[in-house]
Amino acid sequence: MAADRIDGKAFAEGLRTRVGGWASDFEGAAGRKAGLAVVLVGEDPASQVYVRSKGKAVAAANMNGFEHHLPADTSQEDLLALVERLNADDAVDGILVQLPLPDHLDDQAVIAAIDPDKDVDGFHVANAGRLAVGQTGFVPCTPLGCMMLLADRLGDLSGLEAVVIGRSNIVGKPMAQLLLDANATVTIAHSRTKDLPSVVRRADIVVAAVGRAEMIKADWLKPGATVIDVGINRLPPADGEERGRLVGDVDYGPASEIASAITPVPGGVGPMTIAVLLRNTLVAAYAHAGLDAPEGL
Ligand SMILES: Nc1nc(=O)c2c([nH]1)NC[C@@H]1CN(c3ccc(C(=O)N[C@@H](CCC(=O)O)C(=O)O)cc3)C=[N+]21
Repeated sequence: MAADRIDGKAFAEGLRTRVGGWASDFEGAAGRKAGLAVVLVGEDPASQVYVRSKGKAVAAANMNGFEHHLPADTSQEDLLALVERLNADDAVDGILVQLPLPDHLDDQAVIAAIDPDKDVDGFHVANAGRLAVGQTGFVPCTPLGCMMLLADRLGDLSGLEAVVIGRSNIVGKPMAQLLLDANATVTIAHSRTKDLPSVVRRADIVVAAVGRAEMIKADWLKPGATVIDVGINRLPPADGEERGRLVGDVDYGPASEIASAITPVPGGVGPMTIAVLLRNTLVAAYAHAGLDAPEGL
């Protein structure tokens, strides 16, 4: 039987609408809009498209977006100076520096300069540490979005076997911690894992975050598994195509014959990332203004 398609796009739209309502309440209570600063260095076209779509989402959710577009040859010093200015700016609740940065810039040093209480990406070591020890902090948007989809689909995850494929600081590691906090039994697999198919085959929940197009095959899945596909890979253009198709890390068609539920690409995890970014920004705004965040945000 074909798997249910987990509609991340629809879930994200619902979340964005709820956040937009709370953002209006925030404006009434705080006398200003919540604000997200987005910093983009360089001209990478994909990043530009992505930053523009964030800007639109922010405005649609009744928040302010402050875009800072710096030239590709910006110095580390100038970028750090901008981050310091945004840290000190009371109109700015959240700061996102679009990654990856050009090669001459140090991603880690720039992230370290962001005020952890404005780090709505959840990339600062203070927030990674808070997540690791179970304190309240900002959780990276993509894994938090994946957890929302899993909770919506499965409810209680206690005792379920989860396999996360990929160990990045941005997705794999925080994803594993969130699953552990939800009482799943968690395995983190990666490129050096021995016999990856047999590890994946024990999973009730598979989270694929390796960045390799269609690498995870249908016959690796336990029948009935729930599959969350974080990968966004563009295939080379086929004959007559202008651009290649977007595909995930999971071989979707065949996998959807074995899984009980699976996220598509596009329209799965990607839209959740942006919706959670708005949510994290509003959480930051309430804290910054010294106001209690609404229940459910
Ligand atoms: N500091 C920082 N934080 C980020 O969160 C961050 C970043 N840097 N750098 C780039 C990546 C990429 N990323 C995406 C988010 C949503 C979609 C998304 O909505 N994708 C659509 C498809 C869009 C399309 O058609 O191209 C979907 O999956 O349905 C994609 C990519 C966030 N990133």
